[in-house]
Amino acid sequence: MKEIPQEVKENLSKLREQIDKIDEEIVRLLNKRAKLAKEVGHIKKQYRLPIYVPSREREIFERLIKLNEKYKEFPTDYIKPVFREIISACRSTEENLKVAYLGPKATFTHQASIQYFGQAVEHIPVATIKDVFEEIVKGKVDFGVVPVENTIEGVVNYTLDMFMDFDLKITGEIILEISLHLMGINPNLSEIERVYSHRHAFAECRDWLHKNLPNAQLIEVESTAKAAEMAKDDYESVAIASEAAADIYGLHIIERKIDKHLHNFTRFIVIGKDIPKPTGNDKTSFIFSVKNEVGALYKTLEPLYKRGINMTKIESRPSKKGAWDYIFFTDIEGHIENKNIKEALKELENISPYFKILGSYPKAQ
Ligand SMILES: O=C(O)C(=O)C[C@]1(C(=O)O)C=C[C@@H](O)C=C1
Repeated sequence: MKEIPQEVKENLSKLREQIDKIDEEIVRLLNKRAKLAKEVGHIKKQYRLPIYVPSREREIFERLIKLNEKYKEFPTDYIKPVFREIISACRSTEENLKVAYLGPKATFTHQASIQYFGQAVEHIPVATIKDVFEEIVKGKVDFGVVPVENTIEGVVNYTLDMFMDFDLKITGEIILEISLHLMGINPNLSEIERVYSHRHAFAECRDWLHKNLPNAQLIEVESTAKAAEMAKDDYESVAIASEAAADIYGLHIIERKIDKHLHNFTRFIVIGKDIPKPTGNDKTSFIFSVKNEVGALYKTLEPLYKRGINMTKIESRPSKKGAWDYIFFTDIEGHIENKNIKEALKELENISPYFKILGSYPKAQ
């Protein structure tokens, strides 16, 4: 190592002393902030207002990201992650939120839940998508997180179907970039006999596996997290899973990003009981059916077109009420409290034999 001159050493300790002072100041301010949040919490409880207010949180993120642009020393990309945890911790002093997600631990849904609510809520893994809905209905949790579509694999039909049986609302959405890694305790690929993963992950990594592990047995399990768990003590096995799964199960990442698609994103939805307030950048989801006649779909959607409302998704699913009877799952830009959205959906509801609002929520950023 290079010899450090005395004056540089002194300068280094002076800089560290200043950092220490700033850290202490940050802790003092965090405590002041938590105290104020607690007071807000008391008022909200007194007037039965929701503890979690996504529109207020978004407003804070946007204001601070803009403010940070002025200084440019602290990387702007980290303002949101830092403040997400600060707000999450302050929120936890008001109430301990409980969120059920499609488990087990370390699935991409778990990651999505942490990215949305921060660490300071109770993230509870449940076994099925239906369980997520049921836990909310039973009042055991405040919110739920489930996957709804993937840019490569398409829609998670099961999640959409749940909305026909449960009267819950979509209160948020999360878009997560999916990177699949090869992990295990033995980095020597020539000794690997078995690969564990989820069906979708195998489909994504087929080319890489064919080239690099052509003789290994591919074993499908219910989630990538389960795959990591299976490989954790087995010298002849590897798993294809997320970085979070490698961390939790203590696996070494042997090869990064072995999925073939550069843009592999999954959209998750947050489910709850109430529709959050508008943020100015929202989406509304609803389902409807059409009459069995010429131009029915065209006519049903006309109220949106007339008002220049942008439809970002439409997906059909069998209604299960009769053969060839379909329900359309639709997303549009805007919030149900916006006048033109409210009017358009009222008109659409009058035309449709079946209509239901699934929610209005802040668009994923
Ligand atoms: O403003 C509020 O309603 C608060 O409770 C404070 C706070 C925050 O920490 O800034 C915490 C939780 C809410 O979701 C929004 C913001």
